[in-house]
Amino acid sequence: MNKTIKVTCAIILYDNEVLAVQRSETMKLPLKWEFPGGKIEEGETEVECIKREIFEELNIKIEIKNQLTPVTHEYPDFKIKLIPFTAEYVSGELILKEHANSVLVNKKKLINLDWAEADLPILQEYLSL
Ligand SMILES: Nc1nc2c([nH]c(=O)n2[C@@H]2O[C@H](COP(=O)(O)OP(=O)(O)OP(=O)(O)O)[C@@H](O)[C@H]2O)c(=O)[nH]1
Repeated sequence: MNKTIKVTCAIILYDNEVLAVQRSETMKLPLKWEFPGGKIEEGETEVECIKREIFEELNIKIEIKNQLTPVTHEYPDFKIKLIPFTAEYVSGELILKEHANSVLVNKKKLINLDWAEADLPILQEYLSL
């Protein structure tokens, strides 16, 4: 049984819209949409992790607002614990370093994207807030 990978992700609000990013063709879960984030490194807190990942992947700074409920999900070949945060854009020009695409979407339209499966419960919770 593989170890569970701990991953943080951020629901980033910018001008009342939410930032979603699309995984590239060469990543795991190719072309699926997700909330940006990544794996927790040793000795790092969850909040440190999400801020670092957002800066590394997108070149922007964010302010963390709240933590939502973590989701454990088993994909066919790996298992993750996805730890979501709500956040607001603070500064920086958005530059996609790893992803294929990004969109700013009205909250009500988020559900129309083809999401990574582990994100669906997070999306559901966020939409109910
Ligand atoms: N960042 C992020 N990763 C997610 C989300 N949902 C989800 O299932 N994942 C999975 O969590 C794993 C770890 O995220 P990561 O973004 O650091 O992974 P990575 O680039 O190192 O992926 P790789 O294994 O293709 O190199 C990925 O395999 C990704 O598929 C999400 O909303 N955000």
